Amino acid sequence: MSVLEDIVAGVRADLAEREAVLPFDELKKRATQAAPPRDVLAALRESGIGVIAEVKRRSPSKGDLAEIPDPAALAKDYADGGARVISVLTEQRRFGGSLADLDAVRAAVDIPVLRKDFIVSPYQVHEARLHGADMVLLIVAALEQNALIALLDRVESLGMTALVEIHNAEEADKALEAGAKVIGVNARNLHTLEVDRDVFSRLAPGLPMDVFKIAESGVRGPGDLMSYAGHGADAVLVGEGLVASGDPKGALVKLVTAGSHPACPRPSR
Ligand SMILES: O=C(O)c1ccccc1NCC(=O)[C@H](O)[C@H](O)COP(=O)(O)O
Repeated sequence: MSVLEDIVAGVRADLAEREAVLPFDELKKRATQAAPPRDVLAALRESGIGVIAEVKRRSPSKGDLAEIPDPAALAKDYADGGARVISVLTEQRRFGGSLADLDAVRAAVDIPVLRKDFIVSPYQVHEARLHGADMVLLIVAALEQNALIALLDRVESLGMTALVEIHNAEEADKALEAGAKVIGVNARNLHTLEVDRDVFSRLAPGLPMDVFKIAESGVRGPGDLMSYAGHGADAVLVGEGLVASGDPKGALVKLVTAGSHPACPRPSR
């Protein structure tokens, strides 16, 4: 069993427990009462290379990264530091995240919030909406094509934006066939945990100009952001490079400054 398969097995078990407490029909009803989602693409399309800043306590690849006792305070620092979107890992077993983290971040900032989890069920999409998410991650490697299409349609039917994540050319084709408008190219192989920063440069040329391209993982500093931008990234998603830096806001400001610098390559549209 790969790392991703092990994570998804745990997600499904935890999901079943939550659904036993809050049935799907009641969840859907409650989610309709949430404040409407924000326009994520409008936020991401501001000038320069945007930074999506992640709340990430630990991970399968690196173990413990940061305690993050107050995710709201971190989110405020991220927003003040110029993040375009806050990514909140809500998977508990391997990342130490929770829906409570999502609630705290939602209450703390006005910028868009991404629910970063291993979404395999419509239930999780409505959960994201109920807890204030504006964007939801859909990992192609974790989904059969029909499920990807159905979940993408459901995310958009609720007014949210789907971040469809790929790691190879086959998954790029699946994302495009499903109608993805925002594609994240993850440098990290979720089965082996290997990080290859060249994956983005290999896959980006095959993605249409009108697809918003996000480079995910492996951003250690401004140099990596500039490199991703040079290969066509519209934005980057950063976790470890911020939370494990000792100064997440300071590390973010360096990235945001680099992304807005005139010398930073701009995607040609
Ligand atoms: O980060 C991991 O070890 C990991 C393992 C298995 C599945 C997903 C994983 N991470 C989720 C992400 O994709 C990253 O949190 C995100 O792209 C930020 O990456 P980084 O800046 O390298 O922390």
